[in-house]
Amino acid sequence: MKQYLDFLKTVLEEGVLTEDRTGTGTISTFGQKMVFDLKEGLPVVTTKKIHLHSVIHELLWMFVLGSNDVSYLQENGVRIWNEWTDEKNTIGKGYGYQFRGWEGSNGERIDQVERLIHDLRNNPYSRRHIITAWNVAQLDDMRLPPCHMMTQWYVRNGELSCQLYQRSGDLFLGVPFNITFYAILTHMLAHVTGLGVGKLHHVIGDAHIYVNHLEQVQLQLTREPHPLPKLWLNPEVQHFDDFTYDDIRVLDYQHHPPIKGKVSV
Ligand SMILES: Nc1nc(=O)c2c([nH]1)NC[C@@H]1CN(c3ccc(C(=O)N[C@@H](CCC(=O)O)C(=O)O)cc3)CN21
Ligand SMILES: O=c1ccn([C@H]2C[C@H](O)[C@@H](COP(=O)(O)O)O2)c(=O)[nH]1
Repeated sequence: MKQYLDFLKTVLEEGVLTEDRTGTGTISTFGQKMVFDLKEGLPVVTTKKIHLHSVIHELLWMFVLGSNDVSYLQENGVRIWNEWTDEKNTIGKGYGYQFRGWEGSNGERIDQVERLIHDLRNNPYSRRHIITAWNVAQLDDMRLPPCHMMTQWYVRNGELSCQLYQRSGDLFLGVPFNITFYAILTHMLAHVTGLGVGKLHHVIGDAHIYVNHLEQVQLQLTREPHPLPKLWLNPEVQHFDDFTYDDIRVLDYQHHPPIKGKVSV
């Protein structure tokens, strides 16, 4: 994951120290991009241990179940959304709610994923393959406005590529999750549409390292990255909505020891 380590180095070298909403303080750059060729392996950070169990459950929760109810994550031992729940234990009308049930003007619910799969199959070269969680009219109904807020999908030579726009990226905690999440999602969509995988393009608007993560980031930069793991998807799964945790496995994940860091709320 040289791309990720180079990204960290650029933020350390060029980043500007700024106050931020959480009160912690960050150094940040704007508009940097990483590109991962998904044929070279599954992009997972190897210079610390990534909790893949959490990544896969978060992905199933947002994109397959289309849920905003944090109980699903908690029942599966995933704690990463605990600080952003409302009185109903949901994240409000964020992410899954928009991806799978955007409210239409006549009260109907629009399933963006179903539409995307239909369009990838029937009109693969369309320039309108977009999924977005940035529902301007409902931002106030979300506990946190979506960070990974838009993707565009592109088919060429029988391969599916994804470009992700992330408006805000916590480089030490959130971004490693986001990279692997969208890489696996690209594989899942390619799987059910009979395509191979191309590249993941990851653009980050405000890309920041919280000042209380600087030591952790420096430690990672002293570590030599390991080869990338591979992804196995159950070949029997034919429909996107049938994917379950057991159908998604990351094989041969070699990593350095975990590194802890506090999340800024
Ligand atoms: N400041 C901040 N950074 C984020 O990355 C972030 C937010 N806020 N708010 C909403 C979600 C929640 N996300 C999170 C929250 C916590 C971890 C975290 O603590 N990760 C640890 C433990 C992982 C685990 O136990 O599963 C890690 O070592 O990666 C990661 C992503 C990503 N998002
Ligand atoms: O998937 C995610 C979700 C959140 N983040 C980070 C980015 C920021 O550090 C915070 C959100 O704060 P804002 O003030 O709303 O930008 O969460 C992430 O990296 N990945």
